[in-house]
Amino acid sequence: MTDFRTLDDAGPLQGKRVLLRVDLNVPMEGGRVTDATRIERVVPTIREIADAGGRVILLAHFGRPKGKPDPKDSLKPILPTLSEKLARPVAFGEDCVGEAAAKAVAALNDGDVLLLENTRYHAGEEKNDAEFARALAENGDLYVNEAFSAAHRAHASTEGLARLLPAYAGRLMQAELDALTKGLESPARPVIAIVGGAKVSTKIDLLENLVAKVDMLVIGGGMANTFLHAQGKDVGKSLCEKDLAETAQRILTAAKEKNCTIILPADALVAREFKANAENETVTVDAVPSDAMILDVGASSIATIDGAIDEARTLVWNGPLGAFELTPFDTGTVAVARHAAARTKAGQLVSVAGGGDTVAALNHAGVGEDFSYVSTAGGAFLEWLEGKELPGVEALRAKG
Ligand SMILES: Nc1ncnc2c1ncn2[C@@H]1O[C@H](COP(=O)(O)OP(=O)(O)OP(=O)(O)O)[C@@H](O)[C@H]1O
Ligand SMILES: O=C(O)[C@H](O)COP(=O)(O)O
Repeated sequence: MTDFRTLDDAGPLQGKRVLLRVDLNVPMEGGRVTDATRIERVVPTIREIADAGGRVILLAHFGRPKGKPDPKDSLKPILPTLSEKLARPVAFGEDCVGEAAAKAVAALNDGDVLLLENTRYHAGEEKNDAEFARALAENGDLYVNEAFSAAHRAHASTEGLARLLPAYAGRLMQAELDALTKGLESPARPVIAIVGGAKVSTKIDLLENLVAKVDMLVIGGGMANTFLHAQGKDVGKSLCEKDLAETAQRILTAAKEKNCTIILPADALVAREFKANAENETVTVDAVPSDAMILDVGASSIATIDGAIDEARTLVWNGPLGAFELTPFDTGTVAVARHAAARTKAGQLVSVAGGGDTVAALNHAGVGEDFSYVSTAGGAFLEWLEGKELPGVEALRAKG
């Protein structure tokens, strides 16, 4: 990544206020972090800056609070895990701009670490508003972007800021881009992609480009329901974006044109409640009861996906195949993850997976260490795979 300024180019950091954009959008349950991978992956950079005498000011988003404060999306509950993983105290600022932020920053000594509240509490963040970016910039002498997993968003803290301050790529940003380029620039074929998860509206469009890049595309999780609906199936009360049926049709047509085999679930585990151990049954996707929701792929679908993985030499995966946080709706994701891990360990497959919940799911399946590469990024990883320029990365080029 020679066209980037990195931390190596930042000069002495002693006494400098370093705005470090990280991705702390981690899986949480009951106010506790359930998978700390994204935190662990930025710890070395935070330590490096702090140990060099820099004052580390962490900027991050959490959830999608729609431009105003929402307590359920506060970053405060992440503080104990962040501090524990860093093995040093972390201060907290109740806002990322304005008086609260300025006060918290002014209280820092060299080597201290501060986390500012959710950048998405302000509408200017997602609009990449210049005034909001300037307000963020007021608290820093330089900017380091470590949030590869949010680099597909042209937001004030991921893009605008890089244009206002001397800007550098963090160690994780560098490592992610290097690893993905090395592993997937010219992948061994056939290539299979698995796309699941719940972020249907923000990810469905990118499938149109993806079908031109991969030989097989498994669509699972919440994403599959929109496609099943587009095929005229009743998905009952499942997570489904019915207004995206036309987009789904377009993707199915594009796949045919590009010779990409689409694999949709043929059967599903359905339940009437979204909770662990809810009463459930396996049905074919033609027979989903109208009062039930699809929460996982069924056994026959698992066998089909495993068979497709056996034919592939490269796997890319973002998005769990079911609501893996709730037993037994983790069955499909766990089975397929273990199968892919075994093929990888046997040297038959290069496997690259990414995404906040996807990484948590692999760890839950006990195979987080067995994939060829695990990225912190989900949507950003898929967009990188599509060949798109990522605004957060582009803004760093030749800056400094
Ligand atoms: N059938 C389903 N119904 C409802 N939720 C589902 C279903 N399948 C998967 N999910 C949910 O999808 C969520 C993960 O989706 P998401 O797209 O956020 O993946 P990710 O790996 O976190 O990617 P990113 O990093 O881009 O956010 C999980 O919380 C899981 O419970
Ligand atoms: O979890 C992610 O993929 C990133 O944090 C980006 O989140 P977003 O999809 O809400 O922009």
